Amino acid sequence: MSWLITGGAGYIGAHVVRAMLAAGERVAVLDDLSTGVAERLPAGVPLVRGSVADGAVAERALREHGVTGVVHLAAQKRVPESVARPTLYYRENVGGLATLLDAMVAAGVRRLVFSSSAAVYGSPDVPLVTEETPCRPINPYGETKLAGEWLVRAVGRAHGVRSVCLRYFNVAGAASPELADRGAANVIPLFFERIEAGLPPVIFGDDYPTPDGTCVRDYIHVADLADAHLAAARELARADAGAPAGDLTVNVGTGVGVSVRELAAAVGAATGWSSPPVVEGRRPGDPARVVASAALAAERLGFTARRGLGEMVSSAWEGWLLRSADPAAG
Ligand SMILES: O=c1ccn([C@@H]2O[C@H](COP(=O)(O)OP(=O)(O)O[C@H]3O[C@H](CO)[C@@H](O)[C@H](O)[C@H]3O)[C@@H](O)[C@H]2O)c(=O)[nH]1
Repeated sequence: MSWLITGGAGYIGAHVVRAMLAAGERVAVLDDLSTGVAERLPAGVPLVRGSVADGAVAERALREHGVTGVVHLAAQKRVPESVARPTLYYRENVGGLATLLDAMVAAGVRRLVFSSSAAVYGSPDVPLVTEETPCRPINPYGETKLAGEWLVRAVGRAHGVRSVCLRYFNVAGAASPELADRGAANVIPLFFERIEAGLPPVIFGDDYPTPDGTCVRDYIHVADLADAHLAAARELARADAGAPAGDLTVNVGTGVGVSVRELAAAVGAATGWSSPPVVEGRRPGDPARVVASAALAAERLGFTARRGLGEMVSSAWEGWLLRSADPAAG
């Protein structure tokens, strides 16, 4: 098998590249380097600099590297930006995917791992989100990921492209400091930013119907998430060898809920910050609880996350310190 990783120079993509190489897969990367960083790629990994929205570039990359499967991560991923610029998100996340799928069909590539998101569920009012939980996205970002899943399945039916859609929950951490997320605006980097400025982390709301009143999420280490892509790629390879073909959509989380207060304590332990967080009002649009059922991923992909919250937070902190020491890199 030879895999093209779109967005392979990004935060998650670079971890997927490493996981696949470590497992002996051949990989090439297609990345326009708009947010990706070429230095994240290990030596020897071919990089095609271009966009998935450029069909000719995508098709050439598939043919030149003898690609037999695609892991598609290249996308826009900022929720607030998607609210402000919906056409950008639909064009890049849905239009770009359509162009890539056309290129795959033209080049005879019929295996796809698609990067989806728990954002497809919106505000699920259930203790554990299963893949049967209704999808009601509450922002354009989540809509484009759900539309992407539909498109992937429709092309699967029309052209025999087999797929696994991975719905990521809250991704955090780094396998090594230089692979840490540089542009994130998620809770962990926001906590680090405050601590670095000598200020306590801010908790958005402690009056939710949860055990300690703060929002509960399912944080998964990015290295575990990368292993889930490898498991999905292997599943597609198996399906091709005669096993039942799966158009499979699975949650990728840990199944463990962590409250913002618990997260703040873990950040305190990793950073040495000891004064208590401050509580402000709720942030609009935040669901009280979003925690994955990890059962289907275990059953169908043999995937279970192994790394804990402490490892996620301490590895993210090491990446943060590296960036702080070298602001030019950030
Ligand atoms: O300074 C902060 C920042 C965040 N939070 C809270 O921390 C939790 C997590 O927030 P955040 O890291 O922004 O993640 P989510 O809002 O859960 O969204 C993430 O997870 C979604 C999928 O599950 C993705 O779609 C989004 O892109 C991704 O940002 C939420 O309850 C926030 O209210 C705080 O209390 N203080």
